[in-house]
Amino acid sequence: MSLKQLFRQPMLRAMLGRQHIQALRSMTTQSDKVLVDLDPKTGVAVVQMNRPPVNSLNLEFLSDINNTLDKLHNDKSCRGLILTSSNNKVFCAGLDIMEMYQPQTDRLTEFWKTLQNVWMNLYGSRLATIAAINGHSPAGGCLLATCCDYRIMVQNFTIGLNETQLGIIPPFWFVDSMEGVVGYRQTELACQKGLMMTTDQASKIGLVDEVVTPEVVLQKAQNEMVSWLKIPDYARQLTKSQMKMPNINKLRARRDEDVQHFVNFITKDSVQQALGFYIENLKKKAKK
Ligand SMILES: CCCCC/C=C\C/C=C\C=C\CC(=O)SCCNC(=O)CCNC(=O)[C@H](O)C(C)(C)COP(=O)(O)OP(=O)(O)OC[C@H]1O[C@@H](n2cnc3c(N)ncnc32)[C@H](O)[C@@H]1OP(=O)(O)O
Repeated sequence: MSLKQLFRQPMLRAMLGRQHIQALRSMTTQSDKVLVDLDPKTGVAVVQMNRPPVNSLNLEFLSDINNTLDKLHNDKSCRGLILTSSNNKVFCAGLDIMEMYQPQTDRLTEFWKTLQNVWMNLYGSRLATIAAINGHSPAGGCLLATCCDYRIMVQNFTIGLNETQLGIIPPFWFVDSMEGVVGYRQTELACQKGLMMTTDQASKIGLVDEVVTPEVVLQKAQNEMVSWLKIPDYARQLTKSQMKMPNINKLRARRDEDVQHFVNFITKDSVQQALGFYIENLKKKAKK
């Protein structure tokens, strides 16, 4: 859907109002892939991922997400962030597989470093963060969701760290993010088996906090945010940072090693072959 079409959507207009559409327009001049609407009254920013067709995370999109997070973090009026998608079937399809297939090493390195930055920025955000998961959320999509403080997901979609199904290994910080939400045993099951869970299954293990219908997902996220923002920022932020800093410091200490592992792993012939098959199947499935 084009931006013009998006702005014309009656539901979006009703939800945001004229003033917000204006704000959204001015910020989209910087990136039409990440749409931001910061409500000056509440301090809540709704951030919509908008990279058709499926919000897969390539280098440029990740940079845009990172820049958006930086801007919101530097804006003192901003206290909360709701992360969602402009596609009402796919929250985020995870990493753009094309970044990892037959890659140039320099770009692959930059890609991974940028993903690390997005993770640290969102996972450690000073803002109260809520993922309004309005579509499928595999792998890197699930990672973004687990970076947030709270998850509300629309029924009948799927979510999970499915890397092993692609013949790749979820990096330790993906696993740490998941473990922080659902605990060791459920993470072990989910990650080793590369489980893609339905919304209901994810809710049973605590991977999502609320299951809702598509029409109410954003309103539910706004309502939930109100309760988070009743807590004094400094108390909430310090509590959050106390819990999240050990994982962030773990990645900081091993950043270069992690990039090296990723590049070495992805460029292996066997992994390239597995990715090639996976892409072929995706394309076949998309054509059906
Ligand atoms: C020891 C050291 C170890 C170090 C670490 C090593 C390795 C770690 C490495 C990597 C970690 C990776 C994490 C990831 O995120 S990998 C990506 C995983 N994502 C997926 O598997 C999702 C695949 N997609 C889907 O399942 C469906 O597309 C989806 C359910 C999301 C949506 O379905 P829908 O029916 O709406 O859309 P489609 O018709 O399937 O797709 C449309 C279009 O988009 C293309 N596409 C889909 N997903 C991706 C993607 N992730 N990247 C790039 N392109 C994607 C799809 O091929 C179609 O394209 P086209 O045929 O229309 O051109």
